[in-house]
Amino acid sequence: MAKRGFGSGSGEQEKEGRKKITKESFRRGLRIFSYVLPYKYKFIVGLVFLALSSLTMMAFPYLVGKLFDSSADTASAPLQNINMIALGLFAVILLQGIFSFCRVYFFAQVSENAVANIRRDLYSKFVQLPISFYEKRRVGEITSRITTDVAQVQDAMSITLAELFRQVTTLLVGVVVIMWMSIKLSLFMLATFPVLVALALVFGRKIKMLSKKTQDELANTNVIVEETLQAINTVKAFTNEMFEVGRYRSTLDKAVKTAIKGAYYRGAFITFIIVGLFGGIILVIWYGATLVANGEIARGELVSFVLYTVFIGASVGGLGDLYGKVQAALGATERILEILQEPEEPTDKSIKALGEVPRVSGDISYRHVAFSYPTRPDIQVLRDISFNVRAGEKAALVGPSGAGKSTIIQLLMRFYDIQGGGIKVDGKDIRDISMTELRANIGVVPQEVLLFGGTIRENIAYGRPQATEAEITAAARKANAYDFIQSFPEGFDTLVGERGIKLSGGQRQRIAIARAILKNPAILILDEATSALDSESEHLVQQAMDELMKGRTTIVIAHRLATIRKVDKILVIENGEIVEEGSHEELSENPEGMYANLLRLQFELS
Ligand SMILES: Nc1ncnc2c1ncn2[C@@H]1O[C@H](COP(=O)(O)OP(=O)(O)OP(=O)(O)O)[C@@H](O)[C@H]1O
Repeated sequence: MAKRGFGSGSGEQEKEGRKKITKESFRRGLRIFSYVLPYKYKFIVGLVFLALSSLTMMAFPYLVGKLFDSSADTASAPLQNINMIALGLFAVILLQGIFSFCRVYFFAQVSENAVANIRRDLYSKFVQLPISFYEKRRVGEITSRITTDVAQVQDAMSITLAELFRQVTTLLVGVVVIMWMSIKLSLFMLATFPVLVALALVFGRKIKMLSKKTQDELANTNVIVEETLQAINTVKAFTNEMFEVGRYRSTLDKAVKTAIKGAYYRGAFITFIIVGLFGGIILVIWYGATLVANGEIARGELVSFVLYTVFIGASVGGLGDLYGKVQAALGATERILEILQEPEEPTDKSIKALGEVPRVSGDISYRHVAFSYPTRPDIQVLRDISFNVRAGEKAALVGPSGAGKSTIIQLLMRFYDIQGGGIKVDGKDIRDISMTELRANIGVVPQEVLLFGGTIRENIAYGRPQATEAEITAAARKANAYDFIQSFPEGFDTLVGERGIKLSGGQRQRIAIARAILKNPAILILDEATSALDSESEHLVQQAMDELMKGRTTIVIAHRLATIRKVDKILVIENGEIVEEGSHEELSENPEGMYANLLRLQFELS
């Protein structure tokens, strides 16, 4: 059902994307031009060419008028004049061509570089924003900042700006020139023609809106087709075939009505253009002709005048369109700047090799930790969590789904800040340790391993990008991954496919283990996969995990209790609290306890 809004919503979205042009929004929009500053000389050269190309174009009507006049002028060596003027016209066009090329070339250099810098800054911002930022927004919305919004800014910097400049120059220079030719005719023209063009513009908008509405309504009819065909069993089971046909017909009827209304306006628009605009030109020519007849202006001047009128009309029309584009660009700019101003996580910006980060010994202690997620502040996810894991010890978190196990781990990595209590590593509050140092000391093997789209080698080396080939191979061996990697024809160069889909679940996990081995962290987090692997793969993964855990403080989020019998300490979590704590033996001896209960449940299930 959610899909139904799809078609009709897009119009709204488009409106939202636009920003009313106020002094304030314009001033803020200009801030994006700080990205142009490093290329300001090229930008200025581009502007000069833009001015030159706009101005040379304005000579065109004038010369055409002169050409026309010289054809009638039989007295003074007419042919020579005609030829000269025609040559002049060619020169104007040639210059216009050259200037336009230079303008496009220089503006492209500026806009491409500036836009790449905006994209780079946005991306760098994205990866440094805290996780909580991503929880408030959808990924699609965020990526559209770096694609659609930036593209709009690029358009504004190159095309829109140039167009705006050209239209305004045409309008101003055009009006001055025609005024100079004949004030009378100019006033007559300005009182009629631009008004007609402006009317055409308003008319055009209305038609655009109607055609958008028709599209949206057609999209609505498609939603019905899609929905019912996907759930055809349900339609048939309820014998609702005719009901759906009726529903489809009524939405189709609506779409047809809107389309016909649109066609009606389109027809009227064409008539208006033919009668109104051309009528306007006829009026100007008529009035101009009477002035020629009275000897107030020359014939050639009338020709120039009519051409200038067409130029001015086109620029008035163009400006209307540009207004919309500037609005859209201001909206996009504002959204980009908003992201660029978001506060980042306080990580260390200098790229350091892992070896340079001080190593912790791995004592972990939670004291009365209380927490709720920033997106749901009213729900207390952790209430009063206190426990210790000494350096080198292994602890397991168990408990029902949603109890808060993953949350406890996320807090250790400072993905979120806690609201009460404190977490210490080596006796030091984690808020006082640099975030980069803290995270560099923690290795994670997640539940669902998502690999990047490159080769197996690149994916393992992600644990420590500076690792040598020999270190990568050794890590793969320790993670029980070497044999299966070698069994592929391309070995370590095998591409894993998008998100690692070309590998099995167990293989992906072993790659993740190799990655963690390479990182060689003091603290290890193992988030056990919920779905069991086949026993062969399970055995290989478990062996690799055991190897990885050696000598590291480890916290396992356990879903299958069989794998954690050997850990030093089991913490049973329920509703954000630790309800039991002890070794497997201790906890299983208490038949009333939650752990024993979970054990029985799993035993019955398996
Ligand atoms: N990012 C989040 N924003 C808001 N609430 C969340 C977020 N992540 C988890 N929660 C909520 O916090 C509670 C604890 O979730 P958590 O993922 O820590 O549970 P868990 O014990 O790890 O569960 P599972 O075993 O199913 O992975 C749940 O009620 C969950 O809905």
